[in-house]
Amino acid sequence: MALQPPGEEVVAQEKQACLPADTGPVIPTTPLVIFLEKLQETALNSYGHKGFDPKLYVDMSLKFNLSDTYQAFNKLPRTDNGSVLAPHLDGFLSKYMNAAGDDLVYVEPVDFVAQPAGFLPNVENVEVRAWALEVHSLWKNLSRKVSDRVLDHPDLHSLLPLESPVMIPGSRFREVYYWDSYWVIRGLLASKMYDTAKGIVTNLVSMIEKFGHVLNGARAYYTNRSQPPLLSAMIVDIYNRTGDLDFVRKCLPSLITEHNFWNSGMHRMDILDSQGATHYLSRYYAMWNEPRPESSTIDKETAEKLSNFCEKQHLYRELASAAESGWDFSTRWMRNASDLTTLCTTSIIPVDLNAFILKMELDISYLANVSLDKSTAERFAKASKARQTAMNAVLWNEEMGQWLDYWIDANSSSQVTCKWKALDQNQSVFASNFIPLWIQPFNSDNDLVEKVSKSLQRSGLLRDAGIATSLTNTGQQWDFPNGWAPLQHMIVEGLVKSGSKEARSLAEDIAKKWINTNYAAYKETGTMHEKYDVEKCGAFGGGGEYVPQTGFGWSNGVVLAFLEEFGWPKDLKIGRITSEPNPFQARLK
Ligand SMILES: OC[C@H]1O[C@H](O[C@H]2O[C@H](CO)[C@@H](O)[C@H](O)[C@H]2O)[C@H](O)[C@@H](O)[C@@H]1O
Repeated sequence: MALQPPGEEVVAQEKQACLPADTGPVIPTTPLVIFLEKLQETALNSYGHKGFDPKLYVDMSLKFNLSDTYQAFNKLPRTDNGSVLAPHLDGFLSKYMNAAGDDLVYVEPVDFVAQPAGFLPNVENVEVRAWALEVHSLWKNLSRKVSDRVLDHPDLHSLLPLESPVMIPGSRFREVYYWDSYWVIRGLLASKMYDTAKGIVTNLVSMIEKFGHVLNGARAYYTNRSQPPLLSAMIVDIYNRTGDLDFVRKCLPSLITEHNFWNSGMHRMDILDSQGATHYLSRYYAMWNEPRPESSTIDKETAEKLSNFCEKQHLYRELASAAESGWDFSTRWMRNASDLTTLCTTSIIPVDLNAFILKMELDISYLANVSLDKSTAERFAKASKARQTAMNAVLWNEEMGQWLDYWIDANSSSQVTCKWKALDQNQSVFASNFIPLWIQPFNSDNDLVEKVSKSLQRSGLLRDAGIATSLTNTGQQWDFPNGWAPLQHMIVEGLVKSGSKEARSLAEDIAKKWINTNYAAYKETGTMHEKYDVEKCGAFGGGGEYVPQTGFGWSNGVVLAFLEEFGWPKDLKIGRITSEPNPFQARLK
C-alpha cells in the first residue's frame, strides 16, 4: 500500500468523516446581512442569553453607510476575551442603528371598514359576533407599508422594498411571510378586504419576478429559500370572490415560473415505483449551507457538537430546508427525535409539499382556462394527473389510510432515481399526513374520504382543543401538543369540500373546538396567538427557539374563515367551560 505524504492522511480522514457531504447551490447573502450577523453575535456576548432574540439584530437598519458603520463597530473597545461591554454596545446601537421595525410604517388598509356589509352572516350569537368584529379590527394592527427610506436606500435595510402594503404575522415577525399570507388572505376575504388581499399577492409576484421564487419572507436574509407554495391558492380564492380576470392574467406567468422552481434542480426527485414506473415529486431544499442569519447564534450552538466543517455545513442546509418547509422544527425532519443535529429535511419527500404542488398544477390549469389559454391549461392538467399518480404510488399507505412522508437515501442528488421501498415510508403520524384531503381529486373520492376520516379519528391527533401537529412531545414547536391554525384549516376545509355529511360534522366539531380555544385564550390574554396547546382549551403553545408570539395573522384568518363556513348559533356558548382549570393561570405559575 502506498504511503500517503504527511497531512494528506488527515485530509482523507476528514473527507471520510464528511459524509453526508453537503451538495447543492448557495445564494450568497449581502454584506449588510453579514455585518448584522456579527452585530448579533456581539450582542449575545454583551447582553447574555436571557431574553435574547437574535432576529432583533438582523432586522435593524443602518443610520449611515455600511463602511462608516463597520469602522465605528470595529473601533468599539473590547475586553480580553473579545467582547464589547454592554454600555459601549448600547451607545453604538443608539448612534448607528435604527430599531427593528422602524422601516415599516403603519398604514390604514384602504378597504377596512369597522362593520363590513355582509360580514359573517351566520354568526348569530352576540358575544361571538362582537369578538369576530374585534378579530376583524386586528387587520389595522398588522397592516404596514415599507417606508420610503427603504425604497431610497435599500442597501441600509435587510427589509426588502415592496410596492403594496403588507399584513405582517405580528410581534417579532415584522415582515410579510409566504405561507402565512394564504390564511391572512382567507381572513381578509371574510373581512371583504379584496384590495388589500390583491396587494399582498402583487408583492409576492414581484418576488418571483426578481428572485425566481417567493421568498420565505421579505428580508435580504430570506432570499435563499422559499416556503410552502400557496400563491396559486391565494390567486384562485381571490379570483373566485372578485372575478378579476386582469389580476389573474398578470399573475399567471409568475405561477408558471414558480412551478418550475419547485420541479427542477435539487427540489425535484425521481422515484422508481414497485411496478417499474418512474415518478417525479418534490422536496424542500434551501440554497444555503451556513447558519440562518436570523438565528445564527442558535444554529452555531446547535452545530457545536458536530466535529467537522462538512457536517456543520450539511446541518446548516438541513436547518434552512426545515425553515423552507414552514415546520421549523419538528420530529418530522429528525432521525433522532431528541437531537436536532440529526435533521434530514432534504432526505424526505414530504406529503404536504406535494399536495401543495398538485394544487398549484390544478390551479394553474383552472386559471389558464378562465384566461382562455387552452394549451397551458392542458399542460398543467396533465402535470396534475402525473403528480396524483405519483402521490398514490409513493406516499399513500392503504393500511394506515394516510399519506406518509417518504425517506430517500441521504446522499441522493436530484440526478439519481431512487427505488421505492415500502419500509421507507415514515409511519409516524403527523397532521401533514392528512393535508392531501384539502386537494380536490382526493376530497372528491367518497371512499377515500371515508377511509381517511376514520384514520384521522383513530390517529390520536384529535384533541380537546384541536388537531395536534404530531404525537411526539419534543419541545420543538411543530410537534405535540402544539396546534397550528393552517393545519386545522386545511384538514377541516378538506373534510367540508368532500360534501359528505359525516365528514362535515367531523370538520365542524374540530372547527368549533379551535374557535373555542382561540376565544378563551383571547379573553384571558387579550390577544391572538401564533400557536395553541391542543390539550387544554384556552392555552397557547410553546417550545421552539423563540418565545410564543402574538398578533397573529394566520390565527385571525382561520378564525374568520371558520366562522364564515360554520357560523355560530345564537344560543351556543363559546369559550372554556368554567369548571375546567384555567390553563393560562397554570402556565403563569
Ligand atoms: O426565526 C426563526 C424562524 O421563524 C420563522 O418561522 C416561524 O414563523 C413563520 C411566521 O409566522 C412561519 O411561517 C413558520 O412556519 C414558523 O415556523 C421563519 O419562517 C423561519 O424561516 C425562521 O428561521
